[in-house]
Amino acid sequence: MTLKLQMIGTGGAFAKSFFNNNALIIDENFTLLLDCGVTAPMALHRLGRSFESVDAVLITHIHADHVGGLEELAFRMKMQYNRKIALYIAEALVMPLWENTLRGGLYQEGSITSLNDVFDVRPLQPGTAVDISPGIRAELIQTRHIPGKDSFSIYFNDRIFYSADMIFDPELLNRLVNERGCEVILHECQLEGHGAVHTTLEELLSLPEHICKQIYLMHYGDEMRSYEGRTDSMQFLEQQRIYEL
Ligand SMILES: O=c1ccn([C@@H]2O[C@@H]3COP(=O)(O)O[C@H]3[C@H]2O)c(=O)[nH]1
Ligand SMILES: [Zn+2]
Ligand SMILES: [Zn+2]
Repeated sequence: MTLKLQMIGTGGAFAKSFFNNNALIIDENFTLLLDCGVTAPMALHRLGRSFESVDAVLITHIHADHVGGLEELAFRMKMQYNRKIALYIAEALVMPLWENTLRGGLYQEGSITSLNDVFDVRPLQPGTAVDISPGIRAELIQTRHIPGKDSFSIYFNDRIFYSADMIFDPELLNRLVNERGCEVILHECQLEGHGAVHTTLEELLSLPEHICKQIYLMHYGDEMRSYEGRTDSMQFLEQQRIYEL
């Protein structure tokens, strides 16, 4: 099954030339929003879209560039569009997302007292794939990002790996490609500095050539243009462009 992907943004958390690294996965009659950061409402607007065209949202982890737009999404769905869309999220993140991120803004006595009042919450277990739509199947893979903060990458349709923010994990990438038939890797990438909580370009360049060929780079900083031509066979994902993967 091919996957139609449109990044609404490809920037790292503090990038100013690119929107937050959030994506649309577009099936025939279904649109999945993959992460919903602070810039997601504006990024969708730039595409001539709004949250009204979104049918479900999937969250990788709780950082503002991945969840900061959820309050607007929730309010618009409840107050403006009268819809409750599916929220796919690791079971371990359901409680923290409500208690630590959304409750402060969304809580309304009698009407919004839990995540279930604004979303159709679908808790996911890592390692168990679910069908989100006829053409979108997703399996969470827990990956390391920041100590004590759970974070989940996604394996789509048993062939496409979409990294959450993560530190370099060459064993996982080798295993996915060599044992699970992974054909495409969409990977976050820190171009400059040490990769304390992210994966550096240098680390990705150390992978075997047959794996590098599968990699598209995303979640990069404003310095991206000066790195064009310096990524060997890896390509930068471009925000707003539609990819058939
Ligand atoms: O130990 C830490 C924790 C955080 N940070 C920064 O905060 C950002 C949060 O969003 P992000 O995960 O996309 O990127 C992170 C980094 O830019 C960091 O550099 N070191
Ligand atoms: Zn991020
Ligand atoms: Zn993060």
